[in-house]
Amino acid sequence: MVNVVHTRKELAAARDGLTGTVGVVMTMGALHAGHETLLRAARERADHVLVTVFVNPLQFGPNEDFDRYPRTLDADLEICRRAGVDLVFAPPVNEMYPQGQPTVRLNPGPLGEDLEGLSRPGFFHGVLTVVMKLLQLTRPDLAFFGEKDYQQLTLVRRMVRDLDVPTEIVGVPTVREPDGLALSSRNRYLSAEERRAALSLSAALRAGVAAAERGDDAGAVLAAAHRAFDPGTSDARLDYLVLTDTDLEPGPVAGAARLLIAAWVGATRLIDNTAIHLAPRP
Ligand SMILES: Nc1ncnc2c1ncn2[C@@H]1O[C@H](COP(=O)(O)OP(=O)(O)OP(=O)(O)O)[C@@H](O)[C@H]1O
Ligand SMILES: CC(C)(CO)[C@@H](O)C(=O)[O-]
Ligand code: BAL
Repeated sequence: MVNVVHTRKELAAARDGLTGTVGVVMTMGALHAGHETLLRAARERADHVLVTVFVNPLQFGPNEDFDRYPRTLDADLEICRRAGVDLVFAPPVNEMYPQGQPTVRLNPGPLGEDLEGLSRPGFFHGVLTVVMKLLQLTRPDLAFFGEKDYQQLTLVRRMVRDLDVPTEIVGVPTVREPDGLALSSRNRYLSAEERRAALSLSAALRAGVAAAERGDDAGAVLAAAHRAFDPGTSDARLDYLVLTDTDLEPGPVAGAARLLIAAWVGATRLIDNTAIHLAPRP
């Protein structure tokens, strides 16, 4: 069985016993093959792999799915054991926030208010605060984050850079189902019909990539993605579909870019994104 600890005291003792480099994979549990890819990447790069499993109340809005978010610790531990994880930290809420919800939170800056932050006010304050706390508690050499949550990855990179955190942030490409759907713990909420509608997100991204490969400009790439998302049959409702530069900065987009989408499928909100390479203008 993998070594699992629930308190910061137990974590400190177990962490002190790890010699060599440590790679951390932070999760909210309900592990799937996307998480397993992060575990493998950590296994390859670090001497020890430490996984955190914590559904962080700070990043959920009052009408979001904190209460019904899937909690499957036994199955998660089995996945960790198979992946050769050395240590799992799965704290209860009062261990992470013994004083209750913290009044001091990290400010993600303007990007934190855009895209995901527009639909989920306070989301990135909650994410960056818990990521920083987990970095302090686990003291990793490397930390692995999925590109599926591209804005989160971008903001974590900025935080580590801006606040001089001595951890290398490693981005891991998105793992998809054979039909294109990005793996996500929230896919478990989808009915069979919603699962079909959810394919609209990756279909939009694929159409954008295909348009860019044909040499279309940014406007035409975005238009192609919109058409593919909404062929008149989908039950998915678009939140945003944007083409930005790879740092998610506003302004004209050229060369390497990122196409990002968020949509509601029934009561479930899903996100996805892809790299886009815009041909140089003639
Ligand atoms: N399909 C995927 N491919 C690569 N990384 C992923 C994938 N899904 C999640 N991750 C990464 O795993 C880490 C933990 O994510 P989390 O536990 O929130 O899972 P999730 O599937 O993204 O859940 P949710 O449905 O809440 O978005 C994050 O760094 C996230 O980007
Ligand atoms: C990084 C994270 C574990 C912080 O709660 C969460 O946002 C996630 O699972 O992507
Ligand atoms: N996967 C990012 C965490 C969240 O949606 O709450």
